[in-house]
Amino acid sequence: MTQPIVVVGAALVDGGRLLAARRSAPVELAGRWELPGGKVEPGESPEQALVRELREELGVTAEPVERVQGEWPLKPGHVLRIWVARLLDGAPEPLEDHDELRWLTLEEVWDVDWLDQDVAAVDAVLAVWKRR
Ligand SMILES: Nc1nc2c([nH]c(=O)n2[C@H]2C[C@H](O)[C@@H](COP(=O)(O)OP(=O)(O)OP(=O)(O)O)O2)c(=O)[nH]1
Repeated sequence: MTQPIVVVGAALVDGGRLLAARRSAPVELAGRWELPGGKVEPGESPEQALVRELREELGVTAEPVERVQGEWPLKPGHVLRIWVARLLDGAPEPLEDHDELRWLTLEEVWDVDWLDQDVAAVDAVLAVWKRR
């Protein structure tokens, strides 16, 4: 069986808030919210992919802190893995793939329309976030 393509997502937490990003494309995902990130490229570790994606998509320097245990199915052949990440430098801007960003407090986490496949993943992020 072929290995699934791993998509890494960042639970970027800063000042007690979690960053959510609204997708601008493709059309079937546009307008829905996700954790910023993207596909791991050949020869890259998931952590390296996460750092690269956050630089490309948001223009920030960040570091992975802790993996959120679990793996969530996306479209066929793709799975989502998540790391809690910490902002080291810069202020996130929606440079690529997104048209809006929101920093959500714990109470606000469900105020945005997460992608269906992200709901269980965000639940797992919340469990880690509350414990940290
Ligand atoms: N980054 C990210 N992608 C997600 C999430 N949930 C979800 O279904 N996806 C999907 C959307 C895309 O089909 C795929 C990730 O691809 P992408 O387009 O963000 O990644 P990429 O920048 O590496 O892609 P590419 O344009 O280079 O092909 O996973 C999520 O929480 N974060």
